[in-house]
Amino acid sequence: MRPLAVDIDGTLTRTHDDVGLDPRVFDALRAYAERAPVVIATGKAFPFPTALCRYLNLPNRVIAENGGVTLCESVGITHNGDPEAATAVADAYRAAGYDLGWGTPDLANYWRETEVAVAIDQPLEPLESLAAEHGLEVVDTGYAYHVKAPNVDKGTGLETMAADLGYEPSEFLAIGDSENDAELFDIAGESYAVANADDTAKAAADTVTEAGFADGFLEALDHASVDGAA
Ligand SMILES: O=C(O)COP(=O)(O)O
Ligand SMILES: [Mg+2]
Repeated sequence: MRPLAVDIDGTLTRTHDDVGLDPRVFDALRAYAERAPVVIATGKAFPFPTALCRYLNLPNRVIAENGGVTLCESVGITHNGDPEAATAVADAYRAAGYDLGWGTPDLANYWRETEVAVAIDQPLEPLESLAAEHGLEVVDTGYAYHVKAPNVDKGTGLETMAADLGYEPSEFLAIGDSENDAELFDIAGESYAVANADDTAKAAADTVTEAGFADGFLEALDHASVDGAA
């Protein structure tokens, strides 16, 4: 049975507009974790996946902020990326008359430590130019634009997590939906994009499921338990 690295938004959730978790994923993740390690790998800030682990009663094995923050047993918390540059981009974006787009309070960024998230209804082009000026890139997850360091991603996060858990990244099963999952798919041994995934994620994945969202996640688990390592 392969250890699992799983995305949250678009993968464990119900629909694009209903970002609540599908209740079936709770039992599925708990059952999986009894047989192999489960890593939550997300673009969300650190408290979101950590709380998910807490309420699933799973060990804290977390890749947050697209690899910007990881939490595992022996290494503890790591921070990767260029938070100063990300803050400078956010300041310059605001100074140019734009807004991060989350309203008040901005809970998308309140706990964010290494990158900045901008709502996807905000203008992308000025954000991309400012990010490039500061040596950063913008990743579109379908839920937010993430301004992040180009050399930090869920794949580098998985390297940290795998080493901690005593696995190779290539032993992992990865399931996700967006371009922020592409590097994770590249480094994992077996990867599934759910049917609602964007083109980048679909191209990077070994397999695209028939079903979307949580149905696709459950389909991937079924498929992997047949085809994956015993
Ligand atoms: O919320 C986002 O932008 C992305 O989150 P995800 O990586 O869990 O899909
Ligand atoms: Mg996602």
